[in-house]
Amino acid sequence: MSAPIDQLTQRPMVAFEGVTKRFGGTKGQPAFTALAGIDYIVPKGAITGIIGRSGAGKSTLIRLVNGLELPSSGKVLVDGVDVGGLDDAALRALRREVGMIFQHFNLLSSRTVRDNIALPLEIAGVDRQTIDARVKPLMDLVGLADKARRYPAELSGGQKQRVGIARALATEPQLLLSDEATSALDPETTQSILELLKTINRDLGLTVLLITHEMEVVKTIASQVAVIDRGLIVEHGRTFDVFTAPKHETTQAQLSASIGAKLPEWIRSDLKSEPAPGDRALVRLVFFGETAFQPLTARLVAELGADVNILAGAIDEIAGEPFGSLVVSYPADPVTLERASRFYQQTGLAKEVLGYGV
Ligand SMILES: Nc1ncnc2c1ncn2[C@@H]1O[C@H](COP(=O)(O)OP(=O)(O)OP(=O)(O)O)[C@@H](O)[C@H]1O
Repeated sequence: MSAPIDQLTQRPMVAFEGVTKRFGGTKGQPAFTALAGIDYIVPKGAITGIIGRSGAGKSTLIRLVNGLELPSSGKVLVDGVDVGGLDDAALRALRREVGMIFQHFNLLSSRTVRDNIALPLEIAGVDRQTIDARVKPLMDLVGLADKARRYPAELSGGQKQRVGIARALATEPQLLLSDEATSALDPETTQSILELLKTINRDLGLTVLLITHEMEVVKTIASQVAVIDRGLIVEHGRTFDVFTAPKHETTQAQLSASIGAKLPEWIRSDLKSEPAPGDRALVRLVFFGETAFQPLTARLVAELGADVNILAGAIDEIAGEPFGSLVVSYPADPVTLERASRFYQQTGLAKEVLGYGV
């Protein structure tokens, strides 16, 4: 899939150009294709989320950005620089421009908070005075000014991740990579870390690229999203657009459980992908922008001339934009389905067929 026009007109922070990554293939073992041809642009200044199931290739993709992995073919450009073409010194310089935070924080247990944050600067050979001047505001930024002399074992998970974030920012990078950074945290702590990432993105103008299997994370902070499935990007765009009208079945499967109106499990588990005689269609309708202000549900009922049941509804928010979501059911006979399809076309109402059942 090639990048859409709107992405190409934005300044790219990272550009994946025909990137494949194969593992193995030695000693008679077949090679495993983890990335099967990625063309994707991560825009500068935005928070971009990459979502996908376990094993889809998320970690491999993000590790290509700071040269922890190299592509088997294709190119990864960071701010226009081809990562694959760098020598060791240039790679070290790139890694100062690209900070990274991890699910399990990766702090050094023998170093204090202050010294963990200072580490990348020590490695870069920065003098002690400059280090002190850099570390102090970072501890303030992440809310750990009073924990400078504490050790990681004395911190909560959220505080450890705050140290991880400050350490990643120490070299004043342009890009922050986040590898499941909130996956080990409880929901409340997750929210506070996401708030911090939002602040950093807004106030420092830092581009953030995060990978996660948590839809909530992307929904809360990412303005752009790409969905990866079996090594390919199968859908991408503005998070609001992708999440309110997911087109690919992987996106739909991942989202329907977590976004907008949720269906009770007993309904969900009985849904079929094709209607049988007497079945009803279960459809999620999404209201936003113009459609939010029109009495479309009443018109749908009138248009179908059939009984329409409302099964679930919710008001939700994606990357700060509100939308409403309603799950309805109606008979899945050909005449009603045809009328419904015409109605959706005429009104532009976003819908997702969840399945069929009784
Ligand atoms: N060094 C490696 N050698 C062989 N296979 C690998 C290697 N790294 C990753 N893979 C394989 O590539 C595929 C993609 O892995 P990757 O870690 O990128 O997925 P992921 O989407 O991040 O999954 P998860 O969410 O479970 O971390 C997996 O099938 C994995 O087993």
